[in-house]
Amino acid sequence: MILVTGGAGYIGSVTTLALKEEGFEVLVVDDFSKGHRDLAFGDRLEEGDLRDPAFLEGVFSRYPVEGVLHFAARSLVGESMSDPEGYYDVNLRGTLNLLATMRAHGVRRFVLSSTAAVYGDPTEQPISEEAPKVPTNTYGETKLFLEGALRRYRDAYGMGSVSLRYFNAAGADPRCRTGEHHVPETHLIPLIFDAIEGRRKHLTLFGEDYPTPDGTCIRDYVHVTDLAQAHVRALRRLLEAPDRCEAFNLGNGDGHSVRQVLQVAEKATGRPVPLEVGPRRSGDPSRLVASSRKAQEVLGWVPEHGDLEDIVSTAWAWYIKRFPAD
Ligand SMILES: NC(=O)c1ccc[n+]([C@@H]2O[C@H](COP(=O)([O-])OP(=O)(O)OC[C@H]3O[C@@H](n4cnc5c(N)ncnc54)[C@H](O)[C@@H]3O)[C@@H](O)[C@H]2O)c1
Ligand SMILES: O=c1ccn([C@@H]2O[C@H](COP(=O)(O)OP(=O)(O)O[C@H]3O[C@H](CO)[C@H](O)[C@H](O)[C@H]3O)[C@@H](O)[C@H]2O)c(=O)[nH]1
Repeated sequence: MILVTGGAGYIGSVTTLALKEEGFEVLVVDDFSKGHRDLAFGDRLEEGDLRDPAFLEGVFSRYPVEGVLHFAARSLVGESMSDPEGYYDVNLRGTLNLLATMRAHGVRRFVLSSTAAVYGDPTEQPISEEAPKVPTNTYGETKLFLEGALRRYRDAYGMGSVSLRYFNAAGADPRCRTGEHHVPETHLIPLIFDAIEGRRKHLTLFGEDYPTPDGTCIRDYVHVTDLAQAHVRALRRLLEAPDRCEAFNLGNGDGHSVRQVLQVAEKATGRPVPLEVGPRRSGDPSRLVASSRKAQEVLGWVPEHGDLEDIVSTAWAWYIKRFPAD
């Protein structure tokens, strides 16, 4: 049985479906602080908080867990600067509890949701795994700490792990069973849809004076279904050889500017996006594009939904299903 923490959230719910399609039995653990009950697709569900060691002990005593995919975290960059303690509490204390319970029960396979935020504002593009890691916010620092902790856990206790550094997760399950539903929403593509649907007055474009061809920030949008497939591959690799400790970037290797995303969204929806150009959002690097060569070579991972139109149109289909017009 595979334990998926945060399995009622965005990327965790898509990955749960992928694992089940591959024949794995899935146990979802979620405290529903951010997740949604109707998006928890595991064969079994345990509601609880990773910060509670007694809860975790009960879960690992009751289920034959072979490996853990760990999505549960707090992950809002701005909030991580105003409430660092909350981020240390969930991302560090919660994860260390989880690792301690795994150790106590001899579970030695762990996949961490890491992030491009571990690189901070990198000078090299596309970004390889070897690029300097200088996070510029508490959120990125917590994930970088956990990656380092996993190296120590491998050396000291034989815990095997894969850290997957996602760039901009986007899109939805092509069958529309799940997708992005963050509260509050801070990500570009669902915010564009909110503006199109009149749920907010306009989309604020955060700065058009960046050193990029059209002046807006460039990101590497990667389809959530492709991320889910990378998790299945990482898990299989650990099932074959549990003593590894590795990290992989996950992106398409293509950068798209905010203006380009807006254009694709207008085409996919057939609707104009009410827009206001605002100042830069503090802490936004001008360009984040992944080199995922290592994931391709080692995991055999090739994104199948890399096309931005595919990403945006699956996100739109999910959005209109999840949030029908009033
Ligand atoms: N969304 C992105 O673009 C992105 C990019 C890079 C990395 N990540 C990482 O991927 C992971 C998943 O992101 P997401 O966008 O699906 O987030 P999400 O908020 O949709 O899902 C997180 C889930 O974890 C649960 N959770 C949070 N704290 C918990 C706790 N203490 N105990 C039990 N459950 C708890 C929430 O209820 C939620 O269901 C996170 O670790 C995030 O840092 C996301
Ligand atoms: O209302 C908005 C929202 C976003 N943007 C722009 O759109 C781009 C994408 O922004 P997102 O907030 O969707 O994504 P980020 O690149 O800021 O964040 C991603 O990378 C972060 C780390 O760098 C975290 O991992 C986060 O979860 C992940 O989605 C950025 O250039 C941002 O400035 C706008 O112009 N207006």
